[in-house]
Amino acid sequence: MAPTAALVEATGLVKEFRRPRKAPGLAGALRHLVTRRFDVHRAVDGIDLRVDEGESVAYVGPNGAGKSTTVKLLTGILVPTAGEVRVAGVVPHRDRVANARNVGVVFGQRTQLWWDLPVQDTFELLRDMYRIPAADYRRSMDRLCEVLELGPLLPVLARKLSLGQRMRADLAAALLHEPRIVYLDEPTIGLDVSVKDRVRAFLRQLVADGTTVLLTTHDVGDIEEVCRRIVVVDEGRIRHDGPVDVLRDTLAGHSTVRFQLAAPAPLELIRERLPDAEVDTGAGERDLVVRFDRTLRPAGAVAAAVMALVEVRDLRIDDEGVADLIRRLHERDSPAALTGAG
Ligand SMILES: Nc1ncnc2c1ncn2[C@@H]1O[C@H](COP(=O)(O)OP(=O)(O)OP(=O)(O)O)[C@@H](O)[C@H]1O
Repeated sequence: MAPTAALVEATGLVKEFRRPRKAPGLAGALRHLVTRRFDVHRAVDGIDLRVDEGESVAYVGPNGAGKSTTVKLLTGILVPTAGEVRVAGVVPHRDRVANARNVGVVFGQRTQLWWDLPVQDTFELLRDMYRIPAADYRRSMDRLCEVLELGPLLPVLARKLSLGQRMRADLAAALLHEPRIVYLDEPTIGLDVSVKDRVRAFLRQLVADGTTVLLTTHDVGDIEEVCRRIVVVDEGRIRHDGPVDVLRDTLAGHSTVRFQLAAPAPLELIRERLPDAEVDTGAGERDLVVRFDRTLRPAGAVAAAVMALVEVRDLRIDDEGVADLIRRLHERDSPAALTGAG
């Protein structure tokens, strides 16, 4: 097999921010004006990351873990404090223009569309900015319009678009210049289920067509459906790096049903009925928590099994999110396995 080319290569990447240290109140603010003191915060703390051409990588972690900072280092918006980074052979912060040709960026909570212009005008501005030749622009537009069904959106002012329409237009804006790698930050946040499905299907196709994807998300469904590899970052360090498939079997795809019962939970009977589920009491003996693999049985079957044994007053179904996934990885991985990628 031909060796795959590294598209992203980061070694020992560090980014520190200086944060002003101020005592509270006016006196503190005044003192800070005279004697400025700062704390140094390491947002990225020695990251080694290699992403090969064509990979689809979920880059996940709790809030403040350093995900956006890493992406900003990869786009060249930030200069690393230490370490090295290359994207498609380019050092991003040294040559942001060359780097921009290779990368596309989509932020679910922000837009790169010109707010007061029709969508079409944003695309033409981007065409000129990236100097996309006319024939390439037409080909790219035709493809994106077809798969993202953009035709009816082209004459619409960006600010008039719904969230789902805006996301489709933003995806097109990031991909018009056919970048080799695209960074997506929460691309499905706030979208309703059917639009989410469309966006995920589009991203899967993008990966199938050879574009490399680095996806930041808090939605396990995005990871399961789009990515083949998951990198978990916490406190600026990589805590886990491996195939999504392995997690799918062992960790993800679980739901929890929380019941409020009319009587104490008959735990043994419920465990007999649901042998592959984790069954336990919650805060009190009339609270029951059943965690199960939703690929094995739907939540309705779990609820029915419990209702057949005990009177149920109330129930709530929670699908697990990335936060649960990370917590379980922490629990599962030994301290030795937490020292680096692998
Ligand atoms: N410009 C900045 N100046 C000072 N501190 C910063 C700056 N940017 C980020 N930080 C800090 O660095 C840490 C990592 O932030 P970052 O935005 O990379 O996290 P994140 O993993 O993307 O989080 P989220 O999921 O909330 O977006 C946080 O503690 C944040 O407060």
